[in-house]
Amino acid sequence: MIRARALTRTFTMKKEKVEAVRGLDLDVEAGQLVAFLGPNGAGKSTTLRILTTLLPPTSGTATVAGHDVATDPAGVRSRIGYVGQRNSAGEEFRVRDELVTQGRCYGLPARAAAARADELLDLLDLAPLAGRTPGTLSGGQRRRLDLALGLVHRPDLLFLDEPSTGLDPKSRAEIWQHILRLREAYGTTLFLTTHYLEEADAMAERVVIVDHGRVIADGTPEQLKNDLAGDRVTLTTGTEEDARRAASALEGTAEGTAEGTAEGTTVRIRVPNAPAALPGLLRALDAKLIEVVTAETVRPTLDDVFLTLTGRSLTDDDLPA
Ligand SMILES: Nc1ncnc2c1ncn2[C@@H]1O[C@H](COP(=O)(O)OP(=O)(O)OP(=O)(O)O)[C@@H](O)[C@H]1O
Repeated sequence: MIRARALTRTFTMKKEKVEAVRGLDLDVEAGQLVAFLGPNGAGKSTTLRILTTLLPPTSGTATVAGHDVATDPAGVRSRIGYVGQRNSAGEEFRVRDELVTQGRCYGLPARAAAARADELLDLLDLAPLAGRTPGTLSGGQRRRLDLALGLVHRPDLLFLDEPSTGLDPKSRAEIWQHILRLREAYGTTLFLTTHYLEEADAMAERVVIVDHGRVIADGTPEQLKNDLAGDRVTLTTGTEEDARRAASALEGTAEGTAEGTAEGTTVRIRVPNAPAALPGLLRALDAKLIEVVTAETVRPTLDDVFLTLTGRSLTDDDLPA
């Protein structure tokens, strides 16, 4: 559904070159739900803008829904939907009329446009709001209207730029329910950016992480966490001396790794499978007469994955408002 090769986009600002996207390769199969993650300035929006034909690449190629973004942008646009960060609805028309007008813009006959509007109002739980104007809707309701507007022409692929940003937790959960529901109803391929790592972890079946304009990790959230971050065991000991001894005793052992660190009376160790490793770790420390007071196993997050790959935290960046 998406195939990009060596995609590059350079901006020149006051004679200074910014390489926003540098040789990005990407393949997305039909029906996938892909979260595109990365810190501020990593090149996510630029990539999205190239794939949705809003911006030409400096070099490289991309085919989206079978059409080349450079030579057949109209073909791409006929097969995709794009829900950006800004509201797409105007203020004058009522919700249902907005949807019907959008359908007419895509060339649907009047009756088909009305039927499609009603179908989307039902799917996105907007039917009770059909007679309201967009300005009177809440943030979450408005975001659902944006989704509906992006779906009017039955796109095979929907691009969503930060679909849940700026919403309260309840509306964020609701918008995700609707995203999953529309996927179930239409089998739409979904490619979205988000700053909420827990959402990507829980909802996306595939996560693509970009940094400095390149893909640095690509896989299911579980694969990335298992392969690139590993579990963590956190132990506390009775004394700081014991913590230091524990960290060095576990370093390089079968259960622990060289990353064992002691801070105060806390010892942190990375291991591939923490619940299975814990009994062995405790036995090893017991044999050295090191008293462990508490023991906790922690599954890694996608932020741990990014930290392992880059030494930086994705959450160091300010979340957008
Ligand atoms: N029109 C432009 N002119 C000049 N530089 C640009 C332009 N658009 C983007 N950039 C630069 O390209 C780089 C990548 O920007 P981009 O918006 O793609 O990142 P992003 O990953 O979407 O970031 P964010 O998470 O903050 O939205 C940044 O350094 C940005 O300043």
